[in-house]
Amino acid sequence: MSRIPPVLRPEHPAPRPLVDLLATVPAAVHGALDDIAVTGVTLSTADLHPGDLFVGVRGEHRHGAEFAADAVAKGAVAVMTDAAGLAAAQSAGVPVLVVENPRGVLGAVSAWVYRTLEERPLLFGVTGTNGKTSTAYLLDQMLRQLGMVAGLSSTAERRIADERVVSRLTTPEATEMHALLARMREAGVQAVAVEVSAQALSRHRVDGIPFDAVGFTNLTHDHLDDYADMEEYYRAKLPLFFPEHGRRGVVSLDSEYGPRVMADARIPVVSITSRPEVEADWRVTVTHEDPFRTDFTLSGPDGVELRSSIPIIGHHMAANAGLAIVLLLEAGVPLDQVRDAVHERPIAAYLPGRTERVSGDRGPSVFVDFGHSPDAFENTLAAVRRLTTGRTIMVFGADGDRDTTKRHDMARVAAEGCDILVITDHHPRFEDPASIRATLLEGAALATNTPEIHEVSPPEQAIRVAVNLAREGDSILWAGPGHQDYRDIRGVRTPYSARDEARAALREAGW
Ligand SMILES: CC(=O)N[C@H]1[C@@H](OP(=O)(O)OP(=O)(O)OC[C@H]2O[C@@H](n3ccc(=O)[nH]c3=O)[C@H](O)[C@@H]2O)O[C@H](CO)[C@@H](O)[C@@H]1O[C@H](C)C(=O)N[C@@H](C)C(=O)N[C@H](CCC(=O)O)C(=O)O
Ligand SMILES: Nc1ncnc2c1ncn2[C@@H]1O[C@H](COP(=O)(O)OP(=O)(O)OP(=O)(O)O)[C@@H](O)[C@H]1O
Repeated sequence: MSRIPPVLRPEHPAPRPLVDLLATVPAAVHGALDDIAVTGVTLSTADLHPGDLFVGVRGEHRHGAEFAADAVAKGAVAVMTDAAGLAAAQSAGVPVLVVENPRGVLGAVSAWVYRTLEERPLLFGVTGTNGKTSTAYLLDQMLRQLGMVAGLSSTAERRIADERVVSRLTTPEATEMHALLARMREAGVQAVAVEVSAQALSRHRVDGIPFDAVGFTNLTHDHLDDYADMEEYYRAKLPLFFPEHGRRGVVSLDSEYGPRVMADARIPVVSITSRPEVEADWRVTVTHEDPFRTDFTLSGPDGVELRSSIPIIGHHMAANAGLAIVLLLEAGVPLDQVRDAVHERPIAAYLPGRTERVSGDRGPSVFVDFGHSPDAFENTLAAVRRLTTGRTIMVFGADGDRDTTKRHDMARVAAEGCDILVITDHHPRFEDPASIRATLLEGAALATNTPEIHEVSPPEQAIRVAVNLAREGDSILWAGPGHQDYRDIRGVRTPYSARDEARAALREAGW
C-alpha cells in the first residue's frame, strides 16, 4: 500500500508569462515562448499539474528530462533542463529552456512562479542533527500564543494555520517549498517555522527563501551515508548562516560544533547554551522537571529573564524552547510581546512522537520517541532516567539502508543508559533485519555496563516483552518510530503506529 503524502500547492495560482522568467533566470530558449503562461513548477511527473513548467534534473538514478514526454502528456507547458537533457526534452514537443544547473536555479524559478518574495511572512529556519522538529513545533506554538496565524514545515507535518498534512521529506524540494509558502499566503499565514535538513541545503531546497532568523541546535553523528565525514556534514549545514539564506542567527553551544558555527557564520549571530560550564549570550536553566513538564528560565543580555514551561521531558527540550524564544527576538518580535506570550505561561505545544508519553496514570511510564542517533539516545535516556524511580527499559531498532556507522554507538549508548535493553526491528528497508540486530548486539556488548538484553524481531512483540517486564515505577523508552504511521519493509510502507502498539500493549497487560 502506498502512503506517499501529497504535495501542497496554492489553490489559485496566477499565471505568469514564461518569457518574463528570463529576466530572473537567463536560459537558452529552444522553441517559441509567446503565449506560454505557467501556473506551477515541478521536478516530478508524479506531482505534475496542467500549466506547470517541468524541470528535468539529473537524479541519482535517472535524468528527469527522460520523463519530459510524460510531463507534457500530463499538461506541462514547457520544460527546463540542462544540456544533457535537451534532446530528450525537445522530443516532448514543447519549448525547452536550457540552463547549466537546473537544480541550482530551482529556488529562483519557484520563487518567481509563485511570487514568494513579493509578500512574505516572517520566516524562521532551524537546522542541526537533533531538535529541528521539536524547535520548529515549539516556535509554531509560540507564534500562535503571540496571536499570529502560523505555518510549519517539519519532518512530521506541514501545517497551514489549522490545516495539517503528513510530510514526506523533512524539507521539501524548492518547488514544493515555494508552493507551500504560496498556499500559506492564501491562508493569511503571518509567520512560518521551517525545519532545514543538511540534505536540503546540499540540494538547494531552501534557495530563494530569505529566513529572518535561523537557528542551530547541534551537530553530532548522523547521515554519514549522505556525507563522507563529519566535516562534510558540517559544511553542508553551515550555509544556512550565510546571507543568501538567513538574516540573523541563534547558535546553541551545547554541541562541540556550536562555537565553529559562531566563528564561520557570515551573518550576525548570538549564542545560547543549557550547559552550566559554557559561556553564552543566552542561558537556559531547568528549574523543575516531572514526567509531564519541564520548567525553565531563559536569561540573557541586559538582565532579561523569562520563565516558562514545556509539556515535554528533557533538558534538551528546554534548550530547544530557549532557542525558539531567542529566534523570535532576533527576528524582531518585540520583547514585550514575547514576554506576554511565554513568560509565566506554558508553551502548550504538542510534539507528536518526541518523547511522547503514551501511558496512563497507573503502571510504567511509556515514551515513544523519534530518536535515531547516539546523541538523541543519550539525551532522551538521561531525561527518562532522571524521572524514573524504578528501572529504565529501552526498546529500539536501527534504520535499514541508512548510515550504518552509527549503529554500534547507538546500541552502546542505549545499553549504558538503561537497565533492560530490547533490541528489535525498525524500518529494515532492503536490509536483512537479523543482520541489523546482530550489529546492534555487537554494539551493546561494547558498553561499560551489562544490562539485561533481549532480542525480539517484530517491534509489536518487542514492546509487549518490554511492558511485561515492567513494573510500577519503571519507564520504557521506545526510540525510533516516533510519529510515523508506517514501517518501510522492502520498499513497501506498511501502516503501523508505535504509539497505538504501545497503548495496546499496556491495555493487554492490564495497566
Ligand atoms: C537521495 C535523494 O535525495 N533523492 C531525491 C532525488 O531522487 P533521485 O535523485 O533518486 O531521483 P531519480 O529517481 O534519479 O529521478 C530523477 C528525477 O526524475 C524525476 N522523475 C523520476 C521518475 C518519474 O517517473 N518521473 C520523474 O519526474 C524525479 O522526480 C527526479 O527529479 O530527487 C527526488 C525528487 O526530487 C527526491 O524526492 C529524492 O529524495 C529522497 C526521497 C530522499 O529520501 N532524500 C533524503 C536523502 C533526504 O533528503 N532526507 C532528508 C532527511 C533529513 C533528516 O533525516 O534530518 C530530508 O530533508 O528529508
Ligand atoms: N537539542 C537536542 N539535543 C539532543 N537531542 C535532541 C534535541 N532535541 C531533540 N532531541 C532528540 O532527538 C530526537 C529527534 O528529535 P527531533 O525530531 O526534534 O529532531 P530532528 O532534528 O527534527 O530529527 P530528524 O531530522 O531526524 O527529524 C528525539 O529523540 C529528541 O528527543
